[in-house]
Amino acid sequence: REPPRVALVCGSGLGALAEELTEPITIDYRDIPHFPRSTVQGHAGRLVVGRLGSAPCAVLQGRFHLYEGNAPSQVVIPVRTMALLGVHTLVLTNAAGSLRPELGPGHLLVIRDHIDLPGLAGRSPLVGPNDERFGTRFPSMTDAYDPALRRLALALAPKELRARSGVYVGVGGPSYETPAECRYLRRAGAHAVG
Ligand SMILES: O=P(O)(O)O[C@@H]1C[C@H](O)[C@@H](CO)O1
Ligand SMILES: Nc1nc2[nH]cnc2c(=O)[nH]1
Repeated sequence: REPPRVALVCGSGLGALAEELTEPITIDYRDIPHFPRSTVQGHAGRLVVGRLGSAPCAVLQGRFHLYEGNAPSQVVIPVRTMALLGVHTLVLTNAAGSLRPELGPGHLLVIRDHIDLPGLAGRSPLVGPNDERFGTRFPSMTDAYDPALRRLALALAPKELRARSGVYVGVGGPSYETPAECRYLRRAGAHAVG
């Protein structure tokens, strides 16, 4: 069987994307060495490998969050597992909070850049000895999100999603943001928070 070259990580409520795969093989996260447990509702905690159209593809039904008590190094285990399998294209999806009135519920934000607040405060998964298999010690974060893939996403998104490009700010959670925090994050240039 051809190994997947494309992987999709499904956020809250988006796990049904895995049903689009043909010839699916499903593996519970519990059966994958070193994977943490999924504890969030709407995150099934399964890896489904199959084909999306003709492309061999992996769909991760659920991600791990810092607020579940995972260390940053545990949160990235699925992404690093995909890289070791030979995946070169990763699509991340999640449910996020809008910081802009023009971005209502049901809109799609294609992330062009991010502000990683835990990372800026020293809670980056890259802290510690560098594993060269996953990149260099000081990775450039210019175009962290591939410009060609972003253009494709914006061009192909169904009209009703009113897709636009924007900046995502990552926070620790699990509390949602206070109004003052939302004002602060909006002024920092973010369009959505999660
Ligand atoms: O990564 P997901 O889509 O789960 O993102 C957010 C964070 C929480 O899990 C949840 C909070 O509403 O959605
Ligand atoms: N932090 C955060 N995460 C979310 N996930 C879905 N909505 C939100 C939100 O408003 N804030």
